[in-house]
Amino acid sequence: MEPMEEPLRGIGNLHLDLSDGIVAASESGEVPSTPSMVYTDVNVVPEHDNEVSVPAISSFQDSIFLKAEISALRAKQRSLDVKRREALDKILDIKGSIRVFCRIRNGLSMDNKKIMSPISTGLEKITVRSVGTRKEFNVDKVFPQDSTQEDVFLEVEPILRSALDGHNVCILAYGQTGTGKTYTMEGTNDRQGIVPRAIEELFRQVSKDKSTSFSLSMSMLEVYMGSLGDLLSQRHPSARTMNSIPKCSLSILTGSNGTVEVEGLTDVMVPDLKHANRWYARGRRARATCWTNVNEASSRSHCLTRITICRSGDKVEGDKVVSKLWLVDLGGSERLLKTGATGQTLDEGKAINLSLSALGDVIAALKRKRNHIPYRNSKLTQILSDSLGDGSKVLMIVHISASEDDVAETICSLSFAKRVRAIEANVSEDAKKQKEKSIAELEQQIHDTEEELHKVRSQIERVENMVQENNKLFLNDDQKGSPRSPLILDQIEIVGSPQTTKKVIGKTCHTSVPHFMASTACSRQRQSAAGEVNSKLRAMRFGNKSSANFLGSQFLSYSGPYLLANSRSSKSKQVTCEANISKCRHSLFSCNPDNASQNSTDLKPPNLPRNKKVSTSQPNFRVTPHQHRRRMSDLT
Ligand SMILES: Nc1ncnc2c1ncn2[C@@H]1O[C@H](COP(=O)(O)OP(=O)(O)OP(=O)(O)O)[C@@H](O)[C@H]1O
Repeated sequence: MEPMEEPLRGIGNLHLDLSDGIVAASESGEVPSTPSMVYTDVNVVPEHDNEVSVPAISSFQDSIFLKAEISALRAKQRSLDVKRREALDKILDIKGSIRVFCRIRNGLSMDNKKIMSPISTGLEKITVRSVGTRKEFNVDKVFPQDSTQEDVFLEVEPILRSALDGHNVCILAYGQTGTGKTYTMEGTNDRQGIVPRAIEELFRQVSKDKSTSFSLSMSMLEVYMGSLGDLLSQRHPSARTMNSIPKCSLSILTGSNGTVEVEGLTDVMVPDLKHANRWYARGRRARATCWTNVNEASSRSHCLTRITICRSGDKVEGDKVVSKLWLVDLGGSERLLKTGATGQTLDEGKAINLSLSALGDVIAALKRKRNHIPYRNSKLTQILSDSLGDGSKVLMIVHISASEDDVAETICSLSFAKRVRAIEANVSEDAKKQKEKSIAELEQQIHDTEEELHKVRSQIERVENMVQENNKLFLNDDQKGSPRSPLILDQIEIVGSPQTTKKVIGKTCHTSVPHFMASTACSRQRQSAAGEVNSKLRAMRFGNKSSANFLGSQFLSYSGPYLLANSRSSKSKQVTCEANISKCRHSLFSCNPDNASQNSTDLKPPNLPRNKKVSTSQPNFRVTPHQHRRRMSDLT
């Protein structure tokens, strides 16, 4: 017998079993309360219910399309990023992986008198006149006396991007005591140096790139008289006197693949710029300084700031990449006689000079591609060994004084620079021009790619906002505050290209229902009967948009894209579907304010056993979904 042809005597307490996506009703023999729940046949979805949910479906579809759009934009972003990285790598390769800049301290002597300078500069050339001789030195870039901190940082910036791209990077400030190494690296409060600017820039870049997740950590250490001190350790004496030199408690470990780690070195996670700045300020305070005749706040040690960048690519890129950015303020090279150093200060000066000489040997050996690189000659070179060699980018900023008094030290420092960049020194003019041309082209390519990247990022942001808006709309379309809409939307994951997704969407949202739900001749007859019943009951409905209708009938097709996109086996489909339905079953009662207000006498809280049979005066309503399906097949 057809269930819907019998006059409906009434549906009382509504009990649902959604375990198979079928909404049924029960009765207590009293007032009909939820007529929209009476569909015993999943094929019977009266027209008005479809109409009711059209805005919801549209919002839903929009969301899927928008997510597909985001997916495509992210793919584009990744390919642009790869293009940018490749161009940057090429530039750095052409320029050389070890580069030397020279910064000249402004023309003030220690007693602040203007002096005649023995130095004249070109863009990449420095000429030093001394006792009737004239010496020329080539570097990659000269920063004359009037250069600002910004000028210096602009040239340093590209190498930071290399660190974010996964290369180990080392930026070292070298030079005679008092020539401005600490000024260049740390700067002052109003003229920040490379380190604080680099930290800021890293966080800026990281926040721009939403398709990749970065985590940054920071360490600071000093190499003092051949010993290592942890500047971020709680135990480090921040106000140290000459007699309280910290004992070396750190040792250097080298892994089989050449990676270096300092055992026991404090490494703090820095989730944001504020944390990073706080830790950096703390490390700075701890750095050893004492008085010398030359510089009132002379650094008696090498200060190394390490930012470890952990880049985990998105689903496409896969593995994590860890890179290190070393920002090193080297101790001042000095002629010990001139500084008048004695005792402890003399020893400190000797230690600094020895390690600087070891650093020069290492870089020179790397430049000449020697088989043996003498990393082990000093603690400084041991620590930096995995960030100076193959695949790393090294930038040394040699600081010199413009003062006549310092000319001997200036020549020493520039000779060091010459040794470090020796191989690059004898390049023909033609080759130089060709290099410059290639660099200019690549820089233009990077510029264009970055502009495009910027556009893509803002497009992604816009579409993401639209998705959010759409989610809200979707919620409002159905029932404000219902938790199930976001539940359903969140399950949609665009796995393939937009084309693939459209296919999936087409299959599930527009045209098809699951095969077992396809209508038959009998079910179409029953549908018209159900339509009649429903129109009779419409008056008694407790809202225009029945969540039960939506959930019981349309939910299955809504879960379709998710199932199709993510589940390969029918078993997993079933599990997902059941899980969703059980959530919906809960939301159906607990979150439908209309239900609660209009049917408070009839509707009971949904403490239902999962397969509880529904009961109505209609024998046909007393079926579990399982029985119901069997009956359907009997009829067709
Ligand atoms: N380009 C510059 N413009 C203005 N002031 C500078 C500049 N370079 C250095 N100074 C100032 O000169 C003084 C010495 O500089 P700084 O301490 O940076 O030298 P240093 O090379 O680090 O010396 P040391 O090796 O002894 O630590 C500081 O007061 C610093 O502010």
